[in-house]
Amino acid sequence: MAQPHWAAAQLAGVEKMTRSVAVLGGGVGGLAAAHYLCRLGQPSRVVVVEASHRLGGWVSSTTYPDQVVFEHGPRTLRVTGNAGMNTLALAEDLGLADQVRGISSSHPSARNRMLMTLMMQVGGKLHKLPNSLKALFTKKPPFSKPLVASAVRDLMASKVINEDESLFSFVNRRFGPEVAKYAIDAMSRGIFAGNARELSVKSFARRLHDVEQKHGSVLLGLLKDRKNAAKTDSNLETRELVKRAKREKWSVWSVAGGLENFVKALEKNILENNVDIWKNVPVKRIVRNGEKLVLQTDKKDLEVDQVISCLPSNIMSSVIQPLSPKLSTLLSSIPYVTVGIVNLEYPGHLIEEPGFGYLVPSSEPNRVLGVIYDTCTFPQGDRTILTVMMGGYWFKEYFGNNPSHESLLDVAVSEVQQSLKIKIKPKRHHVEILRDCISQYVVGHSEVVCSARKLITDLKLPLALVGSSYDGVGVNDVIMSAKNAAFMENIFRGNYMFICYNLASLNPDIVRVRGVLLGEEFCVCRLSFDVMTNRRIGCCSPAIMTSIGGPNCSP
Ligand SMILES: Cc1cc2nc3c(=O)[nH]c(=O)nc-3n(C[C@H](O)[C@H](O)[C@H](O)COP(=O)(O)OP(=O)(O)OC[C@H]3O[C@@H](n4cnc5c(N)ncnc54)[C@H](O)[C@@H]3O)c2cc1C
Ligand SMILES: C=CC1=C(C)c2cc3[nH]c(cc4nc(cc5[nH]c(cc1n2)c(C)c5CCC(=O)O)C(CCC(=O)O)=C4C)c(C)c3C=C
Repeated sequence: MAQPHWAAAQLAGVEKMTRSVAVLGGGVGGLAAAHYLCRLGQPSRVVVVEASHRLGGWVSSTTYPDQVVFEHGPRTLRVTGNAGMNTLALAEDLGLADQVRGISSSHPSARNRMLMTLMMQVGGKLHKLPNSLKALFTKKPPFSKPLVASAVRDLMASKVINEDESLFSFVNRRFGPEVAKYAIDAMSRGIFAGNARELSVKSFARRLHDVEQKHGSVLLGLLKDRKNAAKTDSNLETRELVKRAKREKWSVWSVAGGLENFVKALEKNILENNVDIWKNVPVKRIVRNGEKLVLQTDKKDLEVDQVISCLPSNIMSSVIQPLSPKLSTLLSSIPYVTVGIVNLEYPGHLIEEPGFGYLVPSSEPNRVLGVIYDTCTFPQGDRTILTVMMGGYWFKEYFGNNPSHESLLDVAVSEVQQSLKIKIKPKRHHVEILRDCISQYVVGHSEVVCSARKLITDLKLPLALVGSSYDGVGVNDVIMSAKNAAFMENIFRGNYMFICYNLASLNPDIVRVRGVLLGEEFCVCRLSFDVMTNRRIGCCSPAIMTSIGGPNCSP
């Protein structure tokens, strides 16, 4: 094997003593971190500390006595990519294979992701996003030209060298104003509930940014750079549920009875592995005691060797303040937005044009971000269930600080009256204001995250930052970041000598050999045996090191 260009070797003595790890936050990130800590090695003492009376964080479903389910947070998980396959493998490990419900790419929910535009010149009605090759060559409102014209524009547009820019400005430059105004603007609302003019292209679509910087054109760059696209992990591809998802061409999936059942299965699993779960215990502060960290709560203190924080960055910012005001300031710079959600139930099947739902571009005079047609994707008998989502980046501007639930319900009901012509009253509803529920990866986000992790390394804090504030807002990304942090904890436990290679100096094929760590798989990582030191050697790419806060932190 080629020599490492630089090496961060951590050769701790093989420690037999029980290490203690505190996982802060019992959202899906915290529960996944606890699961992988148990799964990837000899379990340390693991304590999950959760502020509220329940686990799951934003993953939250209500099941009524008649078995009707309302989802209040995430409802579907992506299948694609290593992170997507990893969550499917996790569901299988949790014994959920029979309860997983996949939606094939030919299902109307996967094909029809509509854009809502109320502009009179385009008819004030719902428009389907192009979902076939033919549609790309056809002029369809709200676009004034066939979308293929935007592809041609990308091939012609000159490259602009920059570190980062907004999603809107990137797409406007490369694909034209209509793709930015309708498609990208709406998509940003359907993932971040955010403003495409402020979100970072580098954090959201890093590969698109990178191929432009390298090749000048995005589409040409993607074509030329195919071999550098993230390789799928062949270990994950052999998992039964992943194979089923591929065979049946799933695009998204959920769990019977609601996504909260995924969280319940995780909770059961970690309890079986003797993880302590403290509920109703908000962590107030973290202080240092020698090499250890002490969590201070109103009830009791907890001294541990390692902390994996799965708290939202704005909360972690105040928890870490006494230990590092600088880290606290960095974390406080990541903004959050609030979303109002209203679940509505109607008798009968009322959706004329089935689909996943629709998104409203910010150029429309509408306080609603979009509407999800829940029962088109997962039917629940003879009823229609819709979720209307509103506010987000614009919450305060549209609703003030503290709108009443009745006012949000009124907005939701009149929205579906107008857009879907549903004139009857809902039979049942649920209104919630999800305060600061989604972090905004604004321009410069990756630098902030990198600086925060570099500071942790410089201060030699036994602390990892995990969760939706840092490396991706989707559930899959959160689970992957939890897995990476658990992997690192295993390394710190002294089981491995760890070497991080500079990708540039190695044949990528060597680096991309998948590794096996105690039967677990990591895509850009390998393990081998060092005969000199009689130890297993783990190595991984700087990308993994960056995502888990290693020393070679280059965004
Ligand atoms: C409306 C909405 C729709 C979404 N839709 C999708 C979707 O369709 N697909 C998808 O993949 N993702 C979706 N997401 C994103 C997904 O829900 C999140 O990425 C994920 O749930 C975040 O998990 P987490 O564990 O990082 O954070 P959280 O869920 O925020 O968990 C953090 C936990 O920390 C606890 N906590 C807070 N303060 C303290 C403290 N001081 N001490 C101890 N504990 C504390 C909280 O109570 C919480 O349980 C959606 C999000 C929202 C809001
Ligand atoms: C079509 C209507 C949609 C509305 C309204 C909507 C609201 C909404 N979504 C989030 C956060 C996320 N959504 C995610 C995935 C996702 N959302 C929609 C549609 C709507 N979302 C679709 C079709 C999908 C699946 C996309 C796919 O990959 O196939 C995700 C996960 C993204 C990921 O990386 O996997 C998040 C996060 C919020 C906060 C929100 C509120 C307005």
